Order: sequence, then structure tokens, then C-alpha cells
Amino acid sequence: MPKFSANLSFLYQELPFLDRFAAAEKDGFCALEYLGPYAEPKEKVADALKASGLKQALFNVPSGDWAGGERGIACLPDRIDEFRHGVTLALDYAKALDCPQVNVISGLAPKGADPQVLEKVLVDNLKYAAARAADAGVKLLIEPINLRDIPGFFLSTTEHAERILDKVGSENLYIQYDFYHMQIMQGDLIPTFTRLRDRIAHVQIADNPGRNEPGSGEINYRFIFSELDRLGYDGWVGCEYKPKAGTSEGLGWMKPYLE
Ligand SMILES: O=C(O)[C@H](O)C(=O)CO
Ligand SMILES: [Mg+2]
Repeated sequence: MPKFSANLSFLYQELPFLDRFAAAEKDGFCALEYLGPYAEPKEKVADALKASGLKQALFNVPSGDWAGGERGIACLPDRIDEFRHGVTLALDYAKALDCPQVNVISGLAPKGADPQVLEKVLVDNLKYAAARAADAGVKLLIEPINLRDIPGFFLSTTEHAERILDKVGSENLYIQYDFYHMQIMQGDLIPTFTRLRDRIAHVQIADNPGRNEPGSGEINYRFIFSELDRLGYDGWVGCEYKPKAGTSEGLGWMKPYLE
């Protein structure tokens, strides 16, 4: 049976951030994830998590000025110190929230930048971060993201993610496989997941087109969930979609999987 994690940066937008925890528990989720907890003190987030009884599945390492259009800073040559301070902050929150994994958002490739330079910065930053995270008992992840939603994103295919993992050479670096992004970029979802099974630590779901509830589009999630079970995937399934008309109202797709 898949274990579903509610992505609170997408679900329950109708509620204040810390009130989303209890709402997710009430609807049957087992865990939580979100882009970042950093706007709240870690003690306050830990209290809300404890009160909900849910597990913290994941969040992102600080990713620059998100509201201002940045999408991560890990590949940017002039932001190395900031990235590494962000790793320290993320691991501090991970400890307070007992969170087993954090995700690095790679960043937009600046116009005219040499991709080889960006790749070297990303690889060096990930070597640093994977070692720090290993010391803290936390897995480090990277996520390919589709270029239609985020034009210019530096890491957009599983092949590129594999190359980065090979170059970093750490046993503590994994792929976050987002079925929605990979349907847009590559398709061939289950054969790709199967091939990369040992390198994937977290998956996320949404349907295409629209990035709405599973079952609203072209991806066969019933088949995907049964394949995840068959392949022995025991990580979380992050629900990172835009509810079409209210989060709780749109959870009919999840009911058959609740025990
Ligand atoms: O958008 C996504 O798919 C990510 O998982 C994320 O965390 C921010 O881009
Ligand atoms: Mg995602």
C-alpha cells in the first residue's frame, strides 16, 4: 500500500500553514512535506507536527528568493556560501522535525552561463551537502523538474540526475522522482522508475495536464501504485498537486488506499 505524504505547499492552501498539519491528519495522510519550514521557528513547527501525530517526510534546502522567481541556488557560482549556510539550516530543522531526507533544488541556468561551470558548482555543492547530511543521518535528494513549468531549470532529466549522482559519488545522494515532471519530459515512467529504483528515495505525484489530482489526466496512477508495491518501494508518495476544487473534496482518489 502506498504511504501518502501531503505536500502542504500545494494542498490545504485555504488554511494558515501550521493549521494544515491537523487537516492532513484528519484526511488520512501519514506524513507531511513542503517546500520549506523556514518562515516559522523550528520549535513551533515541531510542536504542530507532534500535535498532528504525522511524520515529517521531506522539505527543501533553502532555495533562494522563491517569490522573486529564483528556483534554487545550488548550481550558481556566486551563491556557494549561501547554499552551504542553507544546508546547515536545513539539517538543523531536519533534526528538530526528525526528518529523514531533504531535497536540493538545483536552480535556473543564468542566460549565457557555461553549463560545465554550473555542473561543477552543483557537483561540488552536492559533495559538501551529501557529506554533511550523512553525518546528520539525513538523505540528500535532487529532483529533475520539467522545462515547461520552469523554463531554464538546470536539472530536467533523469539522465542528467544520474550523471550528477555518478560525479558526486556519494552513497547519500538520491533522486526525487516526480512522476508529473517526468511524464512531461520523458514519459516511460515505470520502466524508468524500475531502472533507477535503487537511486530513488522519494516520489511525488500529480496528473498531467494541469498538475491536478491523480485521475484527472493521462497518468495511470492505479497502475503506478501497484507497480511501486510490486517493486518494493517503501518510501513516501508525496502528493504535490493543485486541488481542482478544495483539498479534502478532491481526495476521492486516495480512499481505496486508506486502511
Ligand atoms: O515543484 C516541484 O516539483 C518540487 O518538488 C519542489 O519542491 C519545488 O519546485
Ligand atoms: Mg516535485
